[in-house]
Amino acid sequence: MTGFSEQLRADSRADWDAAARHRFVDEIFRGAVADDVMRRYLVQDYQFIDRFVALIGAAIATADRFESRVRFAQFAAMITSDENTYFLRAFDKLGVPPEQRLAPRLTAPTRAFQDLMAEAARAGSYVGCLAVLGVAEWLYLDWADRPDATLPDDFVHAEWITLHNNDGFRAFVTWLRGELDRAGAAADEQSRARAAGLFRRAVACERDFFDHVYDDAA
Ligand SMILES: Cc1ncc(CN)c(N)n1
Repeated sequence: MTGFSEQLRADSRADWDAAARHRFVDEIFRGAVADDVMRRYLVQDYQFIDRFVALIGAAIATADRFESRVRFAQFAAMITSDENTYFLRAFDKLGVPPEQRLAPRLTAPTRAFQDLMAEAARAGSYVGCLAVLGVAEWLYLDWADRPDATLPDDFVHAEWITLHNNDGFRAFVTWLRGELDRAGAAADEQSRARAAGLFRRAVACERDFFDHVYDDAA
């Protein structure tokens, strides 16, 4: 029988594939994302990450067992250390000023994504938190996982790929999908339907997020 995670992805196939095969993905593997596009992407993504860590906190609070809380706490530690320092080094390299790092003007897709994560956190449902976290990490593994690809020279491009295709990340996404399958199977119909809605909206947000960094650039 197909698990909940696979069913949800199948329901969002068009947006999922558009995001996972986005122009940004093709360009980052070629080391060809223009600096102004990369700057716009990372500045907005840093604001995404802020709410994303808060959503991990909600998953820790709503999880139904200690081992799940431990796994999420370890993942939050990685984001707030290795991934955070990547952003800071990339901002230095790209010349991003302090106000753009801390309080940039949010674009509509960033705000929509933040609102979705806040909504999932507030609802206090573990399966709902998993739906949004699952999209964010599974979709990123999907685009980044090209074992035969040569990495670009610039660390700003290369590390954004390796943060999302290393063995630890792959194992975490496998676990996260299993967790979504498990919580989905245990949930009542109403919670499953709410989680499905969050998943669908999160996939659409991922697509819009990639699209919008090219809005002023094309
Ligand atoms: C928009 C977005 N989605 C997902 C990820 C992967 N953590 C991210 N950094 N940014």
